[in-house]
Order: sequence, then structure tokens, then C-alpha cells
Amino acid sequence: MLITLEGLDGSGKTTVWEALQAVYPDAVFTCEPTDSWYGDAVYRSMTDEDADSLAELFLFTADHADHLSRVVRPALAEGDLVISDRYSDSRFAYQAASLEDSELRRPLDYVRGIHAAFSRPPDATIYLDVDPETAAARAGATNKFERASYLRRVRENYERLIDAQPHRFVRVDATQPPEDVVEMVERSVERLVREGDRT
Ligand SMILES: Nc1ncnc2c1ncn2[C@@H]1O[C@H](COP(=O)(O)OP(=O)(O)O)[C@@H](O)[C@H]1O
Ligand SMILES: Cc1cn([C@H]2C[C@H](O)[C@@H](COP(=O)(O)OP(=O)(O)O)O2)c(=O)[nH]c1=O
Repeated sequence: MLITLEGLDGSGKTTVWEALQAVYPDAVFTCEPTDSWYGDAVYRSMTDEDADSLAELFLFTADHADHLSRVVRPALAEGDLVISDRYSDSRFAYQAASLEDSELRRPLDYVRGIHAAFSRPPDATIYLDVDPETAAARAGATNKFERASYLRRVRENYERLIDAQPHRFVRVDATQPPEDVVEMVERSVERLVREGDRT
């Protein structure tokens, strides 16, 4: 079963991802961008204010393809629970926002279309919901994506994704104190795993 954690920068994904490791010691915990050389290329692009948005989409997507073949698919084939801190929805939400002013007419559809041919959709996604101002303040504006004005558009895209597939997402109010957020996520994951075991 593949469960992903999504949300704006600073929404608390890494905090809950770390807490879940104590609860599911046998699960495979992974993340995007990855620590491969593809991930290094992504980080290099992220620090370039003038990076071409389409080129950046393909770097993130290359990292995803490598992540899938090297980590995610083999773990799922073994029957492991896989929990990923960011996954394909991050591309749909962030790169579609970056490409809003490009020549692409429907960036969100375009980015989803690229993935449709090869990706493996998550079974469930925990969405840590936080307003862009709180997200930007918590994240500390360490890269070009962590600005409230940009994160507002990213959040709108996440809402579109949730509207399109409401059953896949579990929305958690991430403005609550960390221990409450962790508890809500742990309860949701426990339920998802239980339901997954029954099917
Ligand atoms: N629920 C929360 N309330 C307040 N601060 C939080 C909460 N969750 C995380 N933080 C803090 O916000 C910052 C970003 O958290 P992190 O888990 O790294 O988020 P993300 O991985 O989504 O960027 C960290 O300093 C963390 O301690
Ligand atoms: C995986 C992914 C991340 N990102 C962005 C979101 C983050 O600003 C940045 C790094 O991701 P990450 O290290 O998860 O940052 P954070 O912990 O602050 O959420 O990369 C994309 O724009 N597209 C993607 O597909």
C-alpha cells in the first residue's frame, strides 16, 4: 500500500513522517525530491531563480521516475507499506502553479497527463492543510517556492486535486499543535492500513 503525505512547505509533513517511523518500523519511508543525483539536480534548479519552469518540471519528473523504479515499485512488489513525504501531487500542485503563465493552456492537466503514462498513483494521501502565510512563515523562505503568494496558487491546485478525487485524500488541519496533528495522522494511517488489509 502506498500512502503519501502532501501539503505546502512548512505544513508539517516531515514532522509526521518522522513520527510515523516509530509506529511502522517495518514500512518503507521515502521522500521526493530524493537523495539520488536526480534529486541533486532538482535542488540545484530550486536555487536558480531563473530556472525554466518546464525544464524544472522534467527534472522533478525524472527524479520521480527513478524513485518509482528504484524504491517504490520494488517495495510494493514485496507487499511493504510505503509512506512517501511528497509524491506526484507535489508536481501537480507546484509545477502547475509555476507554469500558470506559460504557453500551456491547462498546466494542471498537462502535468497530470505526463504522469498518467508511467506513474503509480497513491492508494491514499494525507493532506496537511495550512494557510499559505503560516506555511511560508514556518518554512522560513529558504527556497523560491516558499513565498505566500506562490503557495496560495499551489494550495488552489491541491484543492482542485482533492475535488477531483475526494476519496483518495484525508484532510488534516495542520494549524493545530504538532502533537495533535501527529495524532490525527496516526489515526488516519491506522484506519487506511486496516481498510487496506481487508481488501
Ligand atoms: N503543527 C505545527 N505547529 C507549529 N509548528 C509546526 C507544526 N508542525 C511542524 N512545525 C514546525 O514547522 C517547521 C516545518 O515543519 P516540517 O515538518 O519540516 O514541515 P514540512 O516538511 O511540511 O516542510 C518546523 O520548524 C517544525 O518544527
Ligand atoms: C517533490 C516536489 C517538491 N517541490 C518543492 C516543494 C518544496 O518547496 C521543495 C522541497 O521539497 P521538500 O524538501 O519536501 O520541502 P518542505 O519540507 O519544505 O516541504 O520542492 C516541487 O515544487 N515539486 C515537486 O514535485
